[in-house]
Amino acid sequence: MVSRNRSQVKDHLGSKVLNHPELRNTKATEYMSHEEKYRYNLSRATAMLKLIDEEGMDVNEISKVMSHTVSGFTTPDGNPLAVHQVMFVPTLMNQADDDQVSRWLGDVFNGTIVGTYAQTELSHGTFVRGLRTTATYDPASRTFDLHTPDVSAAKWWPGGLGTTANHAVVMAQLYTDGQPRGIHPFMVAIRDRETHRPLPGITVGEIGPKLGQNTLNNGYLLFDHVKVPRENMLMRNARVNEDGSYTKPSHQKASYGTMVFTRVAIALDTVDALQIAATIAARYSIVRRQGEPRDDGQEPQIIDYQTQQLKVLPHIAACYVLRASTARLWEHHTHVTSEVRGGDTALLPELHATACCLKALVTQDCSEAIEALRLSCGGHGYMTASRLPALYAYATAGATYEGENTVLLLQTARYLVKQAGGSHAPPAAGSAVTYLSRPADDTPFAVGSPAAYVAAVGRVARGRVTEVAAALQADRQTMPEADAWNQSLVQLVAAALAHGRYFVVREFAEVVSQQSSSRAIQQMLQLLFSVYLAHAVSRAEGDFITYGGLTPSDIRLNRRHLLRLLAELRPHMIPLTDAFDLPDRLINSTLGAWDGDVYRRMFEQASHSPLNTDEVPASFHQAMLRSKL
Ligand SMILES: CCCCCCCCCCCCCCC/C=C/C(=O)SCCNC(=O)CCNC(=O)[C@H](O)C(C)(C)COP(=O)(O)OP(=O)(O)OC[C@H]1O[C@@H](n2cnc3c(N)ncnc32)[C@H](O)[C@@H]1OP(=O)(O)O
Ligand SMILES: Cc1cc2nc3c(=O)[nH]c(=O)nc-3n(C[C@H](O)[C@H](O)[C@H](O)COP(=O)(O)OP(=O)(O)OC[C@H]3O[C@@H](n4cnc5c(N)ncnc54)[C@H](O)[C@@H]3O)c2cc1C
Repeated sequence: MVSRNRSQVKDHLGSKVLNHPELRNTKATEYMSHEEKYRYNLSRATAMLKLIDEEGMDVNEISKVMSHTVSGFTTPDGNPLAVHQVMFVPTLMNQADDDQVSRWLGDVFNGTIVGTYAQTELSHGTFVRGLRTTATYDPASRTFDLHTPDVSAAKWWPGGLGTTANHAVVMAQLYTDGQPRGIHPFMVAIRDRETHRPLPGITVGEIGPKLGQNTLNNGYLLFDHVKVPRENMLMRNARVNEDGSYTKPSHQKASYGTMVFTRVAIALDTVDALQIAATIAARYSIVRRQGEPRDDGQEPQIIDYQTQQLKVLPHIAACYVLRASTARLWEHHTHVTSEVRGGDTALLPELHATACCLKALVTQDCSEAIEALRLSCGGHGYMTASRLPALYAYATAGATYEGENTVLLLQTARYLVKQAGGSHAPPAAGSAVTYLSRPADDTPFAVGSPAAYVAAVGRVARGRVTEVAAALQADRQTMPEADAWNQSLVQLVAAALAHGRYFVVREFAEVVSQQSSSRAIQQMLQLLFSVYLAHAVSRAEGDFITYGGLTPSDIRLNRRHLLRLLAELRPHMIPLTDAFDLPDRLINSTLGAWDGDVYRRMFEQASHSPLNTDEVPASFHQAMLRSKL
């Protein structure tokens, strides 16, 4: 099938999903039991999987229909097949060799094999090298013995593992010839394909309720000396031969490839959640009137309060800016992956550093923004039916899974300090870190000039990175490496975030400069960019004085400038959120529907409460009698 890019597929596939016979009729799930919710979300997830198969979708198309915009409609409580689709299948495609791909992929695509990605254990998530599930090769039987040494090494968290998957890619410590060889992926059958009962030696189940996404179906898994054929180690990178001899991968972290992909997907996808939240808050802020009536006799729309503008509008600008950089990262990942498959891993270190940094920056910004947008809707934002709590629960999970954000930022910082110290291979042309080896951009700061802001953001990144690199270097002379590193952790994280911010604003500067189809669009993009930049400065004023070359007077001017820009943006707020092109059924919020009929919708949703079915619910009398009141 011809590959179509993300924006081109939106309408075509969006309407296919919305009008699909098994998906178009939705039910409210708030009052369902855990089991009923799972059944509802699983049957819809299965229909989606069939649709993906029938349409022969490519990865860009799948990314669209699996995006939070669409999956909030298909699987509102979490997709029990998300990890199958987003991690299990890509792991097979990229880490299985050609024979293995042809052996398994037919069954994966016809739905006979449903998988998960089982890496995290009860006692180890972050420190992957510390995982304790073992896979010990026995040349006599040509099998691996998969074993969980004790309960703390139980796999814990994998999505879909609870009750859905019958296979798992298990990340385990490989032993051959009595030698530890590090973490490698193994394809393991965990449930019978016919009966779905756990196979011998396997203990598996669901881990229990969470802050959100309760039908992701996260599970636990233990192995009691389970025998797995040699051919089930994924062998595109490292190999174990029949006699037990071991061939190393071309890159030491080749087996971490799925994590890089998923970080890129999460960064892209969390912006979808922010777009939905921003649309809800924008629409509600127009409809909601409260306060002393003005000259026209009407109470003011809450968006006309300056404080409300600050709560809502910068996040609309962020949707545009973060969408551009995450989309670029997605394209870059596709390019680097094809290079890596061809044996060239030169671009991998920087891709890893950028994916870590953007996943962390975007999930942090988006979860903070969604919480601010929820608060901007006052009491009604606290209601489940506003959809804002679920959007927050989704975005904040992204700050933890696929690499806890602090830990990922430290990976980026490690790359940056090496670049700043010249101890890494020099960056390739077009690299995002060349600024570290060049003199600082001394464009003077001027309020109102986006180029001057971008230069200042660059000086902050450069200043943060070079300062912490120097501190680390000095500490290394006087203390062990681990202590020196620990001594600088907070500054390293700040440096990585500053680098991420610079990456994001440079990407958007390019988008603005390349936009040539319409003068009006370019002006609007410039306004959005100015809001984003002024807001970025206002959130980190200390950094901009310390490293960015701004004076206290610049800071004061920027504060006023930001508020003026917000007033300028305010009339465009609704068109800018309408442009996200989100139909009401995808937004699914009492507060965020297109017609603004908020109060009627709130009453309508209250009518679904089971406690309103009878005037006096039977449970009231039962509880009162039991407590003898
Ligand atoms: C088709 C689908 C489309 C989808 C569309 C959108 C839908 C999106 C929906 C999203 C739903 C997603 C559901 C998600 C479910 C969640 C799943 C999970 O959470 S799976 C588990 C994830 N776990 C982690 O991420 C663990 C985090 N920890 C690590 O990754 C590692 O432990 C570490 C990187 C922190 C450290 O690794 P370690 O081996 O200890 O390495 P060092 O720190 O010593 O570094 C050595 C060297 O290696 C380099 N390195 C590290 N990682 C990589 C990598 N991945 N790639 C390349 N290089 C790497 C590191 O930089 C060092 O380099 P050096 O040159 O030596 O400095
Ligand atoms: C909803 C959800 C779905 C998930 N799905 C899957 C899945 O499908 N498959 C799977 O394998 N896993 C999955 N996970 C697990 C997830 O990947 C881990 O929880 C995540 O990687 C964080 O690891 P951790 O829990 O060990 O956190 P910890 O590392 O224990 O983090 C706790 C604190 O310690 C700090 N910390 C830890 N190490 C360092 C360090 N070196 N330097 C500084 N600070 C440090 C962290 O910053 C954090 O503040 C899922 C998790 C969630 C929440």
